[in-house]
Parts: sequence; structure tokens; C-alpha cells
Amino acid sequence: MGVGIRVENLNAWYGPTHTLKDVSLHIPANRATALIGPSGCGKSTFVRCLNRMHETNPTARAEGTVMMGDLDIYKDAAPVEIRRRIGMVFQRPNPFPTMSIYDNVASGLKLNGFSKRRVLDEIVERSLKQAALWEEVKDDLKKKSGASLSGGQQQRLCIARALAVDPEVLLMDEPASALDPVSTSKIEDLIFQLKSQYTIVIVTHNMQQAARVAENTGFFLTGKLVEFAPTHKIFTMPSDKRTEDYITGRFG
Ligand SMILES: Nc1ncnc2c1ncn2[C@@H]1O[C@H](COP(=O)(O)OP(=O)(O)OP(=O)(O)O)[C@@H](O)[C@H]1O
Repeated sequence: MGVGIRVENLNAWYGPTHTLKDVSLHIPANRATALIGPSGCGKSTFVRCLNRMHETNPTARAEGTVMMGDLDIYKDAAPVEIRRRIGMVFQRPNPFPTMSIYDNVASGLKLNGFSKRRVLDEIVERSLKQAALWEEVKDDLKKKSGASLSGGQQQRLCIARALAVDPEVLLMDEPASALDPVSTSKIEDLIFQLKSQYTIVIVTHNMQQAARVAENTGFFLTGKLVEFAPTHKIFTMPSDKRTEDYITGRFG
């Protein structure tokens, strides 16, 4: 099951540059939450702070509190464990290109010490089914490489890889922006299905996409969270003039 995330006074820096400024919000469990805002406003930095990816950049640091359920992710667990429980899918599909489809999905499990073939087979099949890719690849699992798939299939493979290690939260940073409309719609359908089991956070430049998939939406501007509200409210009755200007296309 998904778990909620509570963020309090999150600040992030790259070297001396203060990129995220006092962001607080509650991401509810088993819902999709969209993050929108103009380029460079800090959406990616924010999601990378949620699973401690931000700190993999040597110049970067973060301060503040991020609670996943009762777990303080900056105090109570190692980054590797956090990244298993909070999976991430990126803008460009990044399967391991030379590994087979099967090994792509099994890679995280093997790193976590799973080696029993039957268990691996079961989890690989379940994850590919969850990612709506099973039917397209089931006959080629070990014959075809990750790189041999189409862009949309590669992205679903990356989703299967993230799901295989049994996360509670899935972060998706513009997961469909490199894909054609048919693949995009498959990813959106998938988000709909997955949120019954996982908490989903999706960064998107596509406001229609946010409106289609997310119950709640946050609008970021210059490193600050300007407004966070139910998606229909953000798009029909935003409280802040800056949100209104953005969604009506007056800037960004
Ligand atoms: N690795 C980095 N080193 C230094 N500065 C960075 C780095 N990554 C991002 N930044 C800066 O941090 C700020 C926020 O960037 P971020 O990528 O979080 O924004 P974003 O809203 O996700 O943008 P986009 O929509 O274009 O992906 C920007 O000013 C960006 O230039």
C-alpha cells in the first residue's frame, strides 16, 4: 500500500544557490499528486529531495523534514533503503541497454539479495503486468534487450523495474514528455491503476495531464510552493494570482 509524505520547511541548495525555499506540503497516500510550474522553478529538485537523490550531487544539500508515514527519511533510514521504498522514473527512459528485459526488472531485486529463480520469475511477471507491458514482451523476456524496445515500452519497463522492489511511493519526473501521444496515454492509464496501490507524485509541464491524472496539484514558482490544492480548484479557482497567470498562459 502507498503511504503519505509530509514535508515541512524543506530547503535545498546547489552550492551556494538556494533552490527550494521553505516548502511544506502533505502528499496523501494512494493518490496522484501533480507538480507544475515553469522551467527551473524547482520541481525536479523537490522530488529528488523526497527520496534523497538530491544529495547524490556533491554540491547539493537539503534541510528540513520529510516524513514518509512515521519514518523521518533524513534521520531514520539509509538513503539506499529510502530509494527502494520511494522509487523514481525519469523523463528519458533509462533501462540498462544491454541487459535483457528480464534482467532489467530483476536488477534491483538481485541487488537486494533475491536469488531464487522462482521468486524472481514471479516478481518479474507481476511487475511487468502492473506496468502493462507483460503481454507485449512475455515471449522475449530473455531474448530482447532493454534498448530493443520502443520509447514508450522502455518507460513502462522502467516503471516495472521500479515496482519490482516493492516501493510505497513512485516519483515520476515528466514520465511522458519524451513519448508520443499513444504511449503518453498508456502511461496516464497506468498512473490511474497504480495509485490504488502506490502513492504517486508526478512532475509535468502538461497541465491537461495534471488535470487528468492527479487529485491534488502543487504550483511551484522560483523555488517556492505558491499553492497546493485539489486539482480542479487549481485549474478553475486558484487562490493565488500567480497560479492563475500560469495556468492561463500569461507566463512560463
Ligand atoms: N545539478 C545542478 N547543479 C546546479 N544547479 C542546478 C542543478 N540542477 C538544477 N539546478 C538549478 O536549480 C533550479 C531548479 O531546477 P529544477 O531542475 O529543480 O527545476 P524544474 O522546475 O524541475 O525545471 P524543468 O521543468 O526545466 O525540469 C534551476 O535554477 C536549475 O538551474
